[in-house]
Amino acid sequence: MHQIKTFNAIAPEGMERLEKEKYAINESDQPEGIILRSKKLQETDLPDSVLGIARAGTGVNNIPVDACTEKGIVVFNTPGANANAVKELVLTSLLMSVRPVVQGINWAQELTGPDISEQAEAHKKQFAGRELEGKKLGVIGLGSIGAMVANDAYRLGMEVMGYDPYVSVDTAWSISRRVQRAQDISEIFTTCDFITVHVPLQEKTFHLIGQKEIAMMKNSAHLLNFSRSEIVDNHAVVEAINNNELAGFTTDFADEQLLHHDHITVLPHLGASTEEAETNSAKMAVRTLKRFIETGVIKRSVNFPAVDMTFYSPYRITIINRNVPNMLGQISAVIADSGINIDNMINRGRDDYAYTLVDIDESDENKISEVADKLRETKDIIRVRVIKKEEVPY
Ligand SMILES: NC(=O)c1ccc[n+]([C@@H]2O[C@H](COP(=O)([O-])OP(=O)(O)OC[C@H]3O[C@@H](n4cnc5c(N)ncnc54)[C@H](O)[C@@H]3O)[C@@H](O)[C@H]2O)c1
Ligand SMILES: O=C(O)CC[C@@H](O)C(=O)O
Repeated sequence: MHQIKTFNAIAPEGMERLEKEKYAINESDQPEGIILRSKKLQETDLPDSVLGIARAGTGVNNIPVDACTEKGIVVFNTPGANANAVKELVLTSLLMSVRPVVQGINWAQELTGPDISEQAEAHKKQFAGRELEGKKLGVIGLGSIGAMVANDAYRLGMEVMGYDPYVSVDTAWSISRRVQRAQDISEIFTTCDFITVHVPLQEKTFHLIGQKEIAMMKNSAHLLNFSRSEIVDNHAVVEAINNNELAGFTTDFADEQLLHHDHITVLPHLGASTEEAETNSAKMAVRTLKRFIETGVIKRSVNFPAVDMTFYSPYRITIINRNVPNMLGQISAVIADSGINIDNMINRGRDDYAYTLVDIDESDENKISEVADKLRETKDIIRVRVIKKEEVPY
């Protein structure tokens, strides 16, 4: 029985893919797999039993990824699974930043008397807004979300400029050629009417938008943050808005200093909170973790290379090791010295670590267990796992 621990509510459409005969959910403190959303995982949540962690979502800043890598724990995410949900909320927020719709709705609810319709017509002027068409949107980070926002904002009639020095080839192909590319991030700050940020939280993106960047923006600009709170310096935003140096701010991340301010809209991390996004993310997270547990195949990991090989042999050995010379030679030698024949083998490195799958033509479990122990004793090998091929291939 494979033990899985979940943190946060994971959509049932995903969890039900873990067959009851094979998977026990939240029944052990020694799980092989963890599935979570925004729970901030501590190193103490990671007993030695944990092989893989699947984040049903994109950002992995709530997971101690470096510590996981050191321990040989593979961390997965679900790129793109919730991108459409975030895009729709960003577009909603853009529209709400120019049209005081919520204020109008709330005002209308308070109307009383026999002439409600006349009162509405007489006072609606106070809720007049502006249009997005023809205004310029800057999109920082052209990944799954940023690319969709850029394309759809262009379709709404906006002029769009994007900035992403690391844009992937796949995403670059999906972006309309009408989206202008900024060579320098300052082009976005100095020329755009609306600026939306869609980058991961990392050391180098902490306060990517701070006092200096806000000072470059038009006084009439509106800033949106649906990435992570720490990417924008909220204190600098409040100061700028109070000094009429920035017109407005919409954020998906609650922070006390942002509350009760006429020009600041705070949402309670709703970007990915649609039925569709939660289902897509849960299904993708479960599929990825299940495949890894049952076959050792790695897809969509943020800390280990993608490694795939069809599982034909009776047993598979998976090895996580430091990416140093002659590891493959040592692994092959340990297996050959035990008199085990290798059917198939694949190895991929990523930065300081590498991952190897070795399919063996052997069914003697004692012999396999001995060779796995010898591999574990080998310098620079971090983790060794033996997987028996299931009757029905994955
Ligand atoms: N509000 C929510 O509910 C919600 C939901 C999903 C994702 N997110 C956040 O949004 C982020 C982006 O999500 P995504 O699915 O588009 O991820 P993604 O990985 O597809 O795209 C991120 C993009 O940012 C770019 N990038 C990285 N550093 C950059 C920098 N310094 N300047 C410009 N571009 C940079 C990368 O090249 C990549 O193209 C996530 O990391 C997560 O933190 C929030
Ligand atoms: O699980 C959520 O609701 C948010 C997920 C989102 O922040 C992400 O990074 O994908």
